[in-house]
Formats: sequence, C-alpha cells, structure tokens
Amino acid sequence: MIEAAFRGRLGGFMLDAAFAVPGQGITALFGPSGCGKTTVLRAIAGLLRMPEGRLRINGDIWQERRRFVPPHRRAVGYVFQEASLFPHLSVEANLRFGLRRSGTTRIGMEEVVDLLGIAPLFDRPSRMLSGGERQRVAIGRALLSQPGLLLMDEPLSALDRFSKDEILPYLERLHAALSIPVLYVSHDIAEVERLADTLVLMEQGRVRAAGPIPDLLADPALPLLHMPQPAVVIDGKVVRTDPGYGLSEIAVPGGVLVVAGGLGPVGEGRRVRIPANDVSLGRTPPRDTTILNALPARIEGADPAGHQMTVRLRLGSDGRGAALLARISRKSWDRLALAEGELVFARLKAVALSGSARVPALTRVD
Ligand SMILES: Nc1ncnc2c1ncn2[C@@H]1O[C@H](COP(=O)(O)OP(=O)(O)OP(=O)(O)O)[C@@H](O)[C@H]1O
Repeated sequence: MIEAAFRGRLGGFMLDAAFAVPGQGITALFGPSGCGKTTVLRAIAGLLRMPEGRLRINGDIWQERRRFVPPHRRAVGYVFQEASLFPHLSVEANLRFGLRRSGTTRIGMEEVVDLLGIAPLFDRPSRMLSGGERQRVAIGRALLSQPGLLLMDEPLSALDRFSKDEILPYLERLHAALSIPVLYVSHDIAEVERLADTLVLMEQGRVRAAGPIPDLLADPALPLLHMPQPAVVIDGKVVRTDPGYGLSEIAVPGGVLVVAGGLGPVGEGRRVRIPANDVSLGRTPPRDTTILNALPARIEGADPAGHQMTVRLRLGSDGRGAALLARISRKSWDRLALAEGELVFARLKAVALSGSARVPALTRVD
C-alpha cells in the first residue's frame, strides 16, 4: 500500500493532496498542467518537505510528524521528462553508475538490458542515442539503483509520437515483469489508459478521486466521462485464439469479446479499450451484421452531452459486468425509449487491444 498525504503552501499554490493506492502495479497521477503532480512526486522522493506530510510505502514510514527520511535513504528510482545521462559516457557506463549506488541486487544488469532492449546500444556514447533510446537507458539506470518504488515524471512527454510508440511496449513489459510499484505522472489520458492500473485524479492541488482506472473512466461524477472522446478500458484474459482469422477471444467481466490480434497463450492478461463513440445500442440481438461483438448489457444511467447522450452500461444480462460507455444521439435514446435498468444489446464497432500482453497482478513474477 502507498499512503500519501501532503499539505502546505508553495508560493501562491496550495497543496492538499491525500491518496491511498495499492503498493504494486502502475499508479498514474493525472490532471491538468499546474495541478501539483510533480510537487507530489518530489514530496514522495523527499526532495521537498511539505510542512504537513504523511507517507508510508509498503509498510515503511518515510514521513510522519517529525520523522522525515532524507532523500538518499529512500529507495526510489526517479525518471524525469528528459533523461539526464552522462553524454560522454557509454550506455554501459551510465547503467553501471546506477548499479554502483546500491548494495543489494533485486534486479540485475542482464535483466534490465533484456527487458528494455538495450543490448544493441551498450557500447554507444549516450550522446549518440535518440530521445526514446536515452529514455530507455534512463529507466534502466533507475531500475539498477534497486528501487522499492519507481517515480516517473512525464517520461514520454519530450518524445515525438514515433518514439513514444516505440517506448510504450517496453513500459508494458516492465509492468508485466516487475513487482516494483510505479508512480507515473502524465497529462496524456491515452498513455494513462494504456499503462495504469490505478488512477489518482488531481485538480488544483487536491486529489479529486483515486481508484482502479476502469471505474474512474466510467464515473459520471468525474470529468473523464465528459471528455469529447470518452472510452473505457477493460482487463480480461485470453480464452481462445483463432490464428486462421487472426482473432482472439478475451473473457471480461460479463462477456467475451472478439478482438483482432492479441494471439497468445490462453490465460494471459489483455487490456482492451472501447471508445464510447464506437458503441451503439439496440433492443434486440443484431443479425446479419459484420460486427463481431454484440453483448447484452444493462443501462445504469445516462448523461446528456450536447445533442448526444453518454449512456453508462454494465455488461451481462444481470448488469454486473464491466463498465461500458456508449455515445448515442439523443434522438436514438428517445426513439428507442431507453431508460435506466433496461436490457440492451451493445454493438461494439471497435474493440482495440490496448498495448501488448498484460500479466494479471497475481501471476506477476518478482
Ligand atoms: N517551490 C515552489 N515555489 C512556489 N511555487 C511552486 C513551487 N513548486 C511548484 N510550484 C507551483 O505549484 C504548482 C504545481 O506545480 P507542479 O509542477 O506540481 O504541477 P504539475 O501538475 O506537475 O504541472 P505540469 O503538468 O505542467 O508539469 C504550480 O503552480 C507551480 O508554479
């Protein structure tokens, strides 16, 4: 468990942020520019001492009343927006610099090099790396310092789209292979939807909500559902693959989804992303359609969005499955006389796998 509470004033900015999140997986600190995400990360690293603060990381107290563990005694790895490598040193020497800082070895050089695909870069001076490559080395160096907690402050924001897409699968691999909890600052919801297990939503120095990302994306009291392009993410497992058609079946709470790709061992974890604009609703099961996914679901409620409605649903005829959103026209809502509690068939035009394999938390290896 990671329990954090910080309160205090920095110039004209008031921070009053408290959250408790699982001590494993990736927790995203998400919110608009200036809401205090970096300040919280700095307070967790001990680089900033808030007048009132309480911080407990998986049982270890790092700050409480007069107790304040200094930054060098906190087992954190910190990855910044721009990798601060030694430009004249080789990748290997930069990585060894991380290794030297610590006595115990939880993660070794070989594992880091393998996980982050660093082998081909090993002998290069770090000034000759691309932005994405530099960031991979910076992440490797942070991991080699044997952190009990990895802090990442917008690690992809200085990269172009191409480099971002190149590095995201590596972050997903880390997520799958390591048990080190990660606090990940971002203001890019696409990144957060892809990587995070838990979301801490910040607004003006405060925590508006904290919880599993699938729940927060579909919560009508929060701004995420009211964004122009809302979406849900659902975590499931491969139950069948059909290599001939390049399809896999993913069991999710309340149904089974057919998705393109995602072929892999049965039982492996997968996350899917379903944009609300790609979901339509009908009262009867569809026939003669090219749509592969049409699942029974119950309407939980609906919120007007201009001339449209954002309909909140739960998969399964009992309405107890995963949360789903549908953006439909108000006219369709009225024409079908839809209402809370009704059973409908959700037709999902697009179900995209979000990233690569996700290993369920319980089978993660240490
Ligand atoms: N040492 C300081 N003294 C005064 N004000 C500060 C200090 N540190 C941060 N602030 C202010 O606190 C606010 C929050 O800053 P912070 O960098 O934590 O936001 P953020 O959510 O990470 O933003 P961004 O996404 O733009 O990086 C800002 O208004 C910033 O100017």
